[in-house]
Amino acid sequence: MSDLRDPAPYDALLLLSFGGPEGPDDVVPFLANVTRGRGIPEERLKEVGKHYFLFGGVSPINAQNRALLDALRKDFAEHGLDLPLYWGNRNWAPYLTDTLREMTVDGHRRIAVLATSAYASYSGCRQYRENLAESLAALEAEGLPVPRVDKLRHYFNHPGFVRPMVDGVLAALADFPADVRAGAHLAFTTHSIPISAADTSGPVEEHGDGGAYVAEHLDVARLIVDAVREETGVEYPWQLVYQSRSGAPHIPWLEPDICDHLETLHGEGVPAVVMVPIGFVSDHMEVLYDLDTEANAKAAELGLPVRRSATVGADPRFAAAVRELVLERAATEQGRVAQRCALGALGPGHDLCPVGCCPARALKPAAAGADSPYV
Ligand SMILES: CC1=C(CCC(=O)O)c2cc3nc(cc4[nH]c(cc5[nH]c(cc1n2)c(C)c5CCC(=O)O)c(CCC(=O)O)c4C)C(CCC(=O)O)=C3C
Ligand SMILES: [Fe+2]
Repeated sequence: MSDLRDPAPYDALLLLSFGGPEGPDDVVPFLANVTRGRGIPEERLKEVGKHYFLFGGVSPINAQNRALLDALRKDFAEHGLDLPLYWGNRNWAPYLTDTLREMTVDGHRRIAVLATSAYASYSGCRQYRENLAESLAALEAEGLPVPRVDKLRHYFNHPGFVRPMVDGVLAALADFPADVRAGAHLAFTTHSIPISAADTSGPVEEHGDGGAYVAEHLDVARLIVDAVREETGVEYPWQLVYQSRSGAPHIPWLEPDICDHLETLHGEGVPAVVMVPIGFVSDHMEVLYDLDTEANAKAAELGLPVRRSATVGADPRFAAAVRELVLERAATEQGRVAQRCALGALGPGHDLCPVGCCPARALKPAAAGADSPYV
């Protein structure tokens, strides 16, 4: 009988993130890495570069990941979970391939992977799996042993992800004067993606228009609205809206945009809005620029009071959720029945992405799924 804190078969945990620039000289090479072969218009890149330069060329994402690593180390130590932690990024140093090489050289062969993306979709899931496969292929080409990597399931509906956001919304609401607060709306925001990518982000028969991507965000929004009602006795009106659109204008992406939504609400006489960035695990540049800078300026122009609620970041409840996800998956791999914690209507998601899940335009090998070339 194995210990409930036994992470076997896993011998390490990899925090896999997007990566971001750490200074002005990093910005253009970072954007070149992100957009390699992705057909993002030149004007959009110049525009996005400006967002980074406004903050000294520093993305907030790396500091957020360092803080999360600290929170994870603390939580694991407190709970007697002995599992080495590593960090690698898809688009900036520390690069995923370098980290996986280091892990392999350190003797790790069975690696659990936590991606800093909570929802389904090509951009939020398969693209991470493709990058894992690319890095494993690089190790193989170097003659190194190829470790097995298992991506932990999506955690958008895990209480350790949802509850910190509920507290954030309560704090943002409390920041309005009572008379203004009474009529406030909640605007849940996430990254816009092409509608075609949303529709194929999970089995369409299961989720309808917008696919798993939209269904999962709606589930989280409802959970937060319900929890806020339980706490305050008020059911605040709400809507799921989008931000950070890129790509060619003739290709349809998910709408409405947060700024257009603020204008609509203002036109309807809504006195205040809390922007709730449920699509982002921590304070990414999309949160600092697209919400705190751009949407705030829009609201100021309209004379509409707005607040932005906190992202989950390094909240200790999220760190605990990560521990639970590792131990849950370890138990499953050990052949035991695992408790798979999830709130809302959708329930816990799959451990292994099914064949053809959240497809890319061009077929590339992707690790950690039923169609992985590496087992
Ligand atoms: C769903 C989603 C997430 C959430 C899930 C997750 O977190 O993974 C996310 C996260 C992020 N996206 C980020 C940055 C960028 N994303 C871009 C482009 C794109 N993102 C897309 C989607 C997503 N993106 C899509 C459909 C595109 C267009 C084409 C493509 O490439 O598929 C571009 C190119 C320029 C532009 O178009 O804006 C940049 C610079 C950063 C780092 C921010 C920082 O520095 O803090 C983070 C965390
Ligand atoms: Fe993105």
